[in-house]
Amino acid sequence: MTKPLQVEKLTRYADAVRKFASAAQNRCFGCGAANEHGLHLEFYLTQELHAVCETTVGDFFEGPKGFVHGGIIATLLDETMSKAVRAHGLVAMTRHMEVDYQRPVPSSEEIRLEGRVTRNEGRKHWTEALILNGHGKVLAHGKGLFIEVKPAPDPDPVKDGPTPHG
Ligand SMILES: CCCCCCCCCCCCCC(=O)SCCNC(=O)CCNC(=O)[C@H](O)C(C)(C)COP(=O)(O)OP(=O)(O)OC[C@H]1O[C@@H](n2cnc3c(N)ncnc32)[C@H](O)[C@@H]1OP(=O)(O)O
Repeated sequence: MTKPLQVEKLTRYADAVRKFASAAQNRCFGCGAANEHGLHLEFYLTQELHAVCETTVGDFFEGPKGFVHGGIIATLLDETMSKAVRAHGLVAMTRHMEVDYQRPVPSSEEIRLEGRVTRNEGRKHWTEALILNGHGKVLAHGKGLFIEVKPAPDPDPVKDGPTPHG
């Protein structure tokens, strides 16, 4: 099991993290500002090239009352792993992913997303992501396999945007 990153509140690490760029017309359900129905996730990149996001998911996306729908939880993990891959200047799509739903994820409360690349082999990039509550407890854990696809964008995820869809 992956341990949470030893990074505290992003605001306390302003010098150590960089924000992913995102174009105004980005309609990605996870990170696009132009998608009025989306999650509007804003990701940061740590010095270790881990993707981190602090967010609150509204009750619009609930499954059980008070808790985030399982499909949205998978989306959060997928998006986080995708950003971790992008942090390495790679453009890749999810080929396989799995989710451990360890505890319910509360809606309308701040949660933290953390993702990292764990292994690379040619076009194949294995990833992990966590969802943590405000006390640092792991609520969900995802693993993914991402496959590089073309066309590749400019390789700087901060300056030139997180993905071609952005
Ligand atoms: C349309 C273009 C859009 C571009 C923009 C993208 C922006 C990104 C946006 C991100 C948004 C957020 C993220 C999203 O939500 S992305 C949206 C969700 N994902 C998709 O829609 C992807 C759909 N799938 C595909 O398009 C293709 O399958 C891709 C392109 C991914 C790969 O098809 P391709 O035909 O090229 O490759 P392959 O199938 O031969 O497999 C490749 C290798 O992988 C190995 N393998 C397979 N499964 C497993 C497994 N379970 N365990 C271990 N290994 C496994 C396999 O043996 C092979 O190995 P090798 O023989 O090479 O050694």
